[in-house]
Amino acid sequence: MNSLQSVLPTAVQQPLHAIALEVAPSRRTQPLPTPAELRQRLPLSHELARQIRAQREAVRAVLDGEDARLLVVVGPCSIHDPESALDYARRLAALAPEVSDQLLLVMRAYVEKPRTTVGWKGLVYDPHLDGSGDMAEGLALSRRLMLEMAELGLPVATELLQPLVAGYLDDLLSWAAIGARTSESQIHREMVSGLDLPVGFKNGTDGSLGIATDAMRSAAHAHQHFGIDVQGRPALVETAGNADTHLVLRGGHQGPNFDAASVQAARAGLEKLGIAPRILVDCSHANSGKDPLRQPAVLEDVIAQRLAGQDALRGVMLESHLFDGAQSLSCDLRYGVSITDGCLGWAGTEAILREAAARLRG
Ligand SMILES: O=C[C@H](O)[C@H](O)COP(=O)(O)O
Ligand SMILES: C=C(OP(=O)(O)O)C(=O)O
Repeated sequence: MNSLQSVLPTAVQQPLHAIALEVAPSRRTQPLPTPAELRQRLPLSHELARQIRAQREAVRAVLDGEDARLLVVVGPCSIHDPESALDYARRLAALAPEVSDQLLLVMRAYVEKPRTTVGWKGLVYDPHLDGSGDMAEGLALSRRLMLEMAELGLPVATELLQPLVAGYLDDLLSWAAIGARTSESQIHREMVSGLDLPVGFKNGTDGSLGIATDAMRSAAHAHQHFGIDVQGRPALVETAGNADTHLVLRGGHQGPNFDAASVQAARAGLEKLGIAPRILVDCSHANSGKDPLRQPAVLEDVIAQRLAGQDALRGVMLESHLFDGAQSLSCDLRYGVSITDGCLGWAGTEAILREAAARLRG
């Protein structure tokens, strides 16, 4: 049996010359577990499901302004080593109660990475970091890790990049992002319209807010789209629309957009479109000029704007790992250092979060 026959349902397992199936010579397929199989193997308990429902409500309340705290999505640019990610999560879980009167901390658990051209695409795609592309293991490892983070009491956030992957993980999430490279994609907007969790759309890499506001309007609508069901079968998916989307300012090719004038302009743009002004500032990426050590200054500015009355600012995102900086992917990796974008180390992160909470209290 050849590789194509092995993935076909029995009904179409006829000799290949008898059916009109064209297989591109540049494409091979291998079966993966279905979302239902993985969810059964790594189930979400009733208790954790209840916790995640409550955490989604808590995130919604902050985004809606019913809860005056600041949402903080914080964690590694990407997770490449489950051990250091859990080490980080334990530290974050220990800090959370200390600042919870002012900050709602959410663990950034990014397991898929959008690349400008090519590069390592994340734990889901290549968990062994060697190009072997063991995606079955990547899905299982990512789900296990998110379950463990949830068990620590942390709300979990990720970027949803490949819509097929969402079905394996979305029950574990309290917040998700659609990245700068995919906010304009109809397929991602359709996916978000069927997610029962708050989702931030980032502005484009060129700095344009229009694609994110269009995305919010599209995702708020009901859609019918192509997808798969939990059994992995092709399916017509009908979605109800997601009212819990918001704008994430991440800067663009022209520079940052976290300053007071840019935030006010973004707010006015949302209001003009009749969209509730809910804004998150990504302190990293083009807002920090990709220098992770500039994130504290961005956070400080956002806190100052909040204190000056800019109440459209509902949250921030920080790229942070155990240690400052980044390293290239090699066989001799330093523990707790990002292998994608540079991160602020834990010591600095903990200090600025405590300081932000103190300033907001004051
Ligand atoms: O956050 C991560 C990166 O900015 C994003 O994945 C793009 O990375 P790249 O430009 O290095 O491919
Ligand atoms: C890729 C990311 O961000 P952006 O889409 O803003 O580049 C990210 O947050 O990891």
